[in-house]
Amino acid sequence: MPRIAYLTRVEKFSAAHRLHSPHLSDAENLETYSKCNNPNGHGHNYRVEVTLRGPVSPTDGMVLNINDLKVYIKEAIMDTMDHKHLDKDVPYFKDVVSTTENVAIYIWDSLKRIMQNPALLYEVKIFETDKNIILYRGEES
Ligand SMILES: Nc1nc2c(c(=O)[nH]1)N=C([C@H](O)[C@H](O)COP(=O)(O)OP(=O)(O)OP(=O)(O)O)CN2
Ligand SMILES: [Zn+2]
Repeated sequence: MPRIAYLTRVEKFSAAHRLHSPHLSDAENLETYSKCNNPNGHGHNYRVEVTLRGPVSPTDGMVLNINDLKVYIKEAIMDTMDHKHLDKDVPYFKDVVSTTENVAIYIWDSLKRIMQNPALLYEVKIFETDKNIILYRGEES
């Protein structure tokens, strides 16, 4: 019986954003997001941890070759978000507020689309700052 292992790859990207919901008035946006609603925006150095869960192949000894995971992360995260303004440069965030929760969901959905075996994806964890951390495992209520 193959053993189950968890494989995590860490990547960092820098991006600007502004918290502003199309579902709220300007006054409600300011009330809700305060300084993070500033029209000039602000930036973060995001740290992302992508974790896969799966059987360790008895043949090659891997859950997935990390070289393949690097390619997925480059395509899903780095090429689309690094050194970008999330709200202006990433079409997904035109109508979706760029909270870290939604950034995690965006990364999750992008990886699921790209990966050859999407069932391996277990968790996306984002450190927006050292103190603000979001974890998404694809769950729906
Ligand atoms: N649930 C969420 N709440 C908030 C988010 C978010 O993504 N999800 N984001 C923000 C702001 O964008 C911003 O990230 C907050 O930054 P800041 O308050 O400066 O960060 P810290 O908490 O690390 O800094 P302190 O100096 O300790 O306040 C707001 N809310
Ligand atoms: Zn922010």
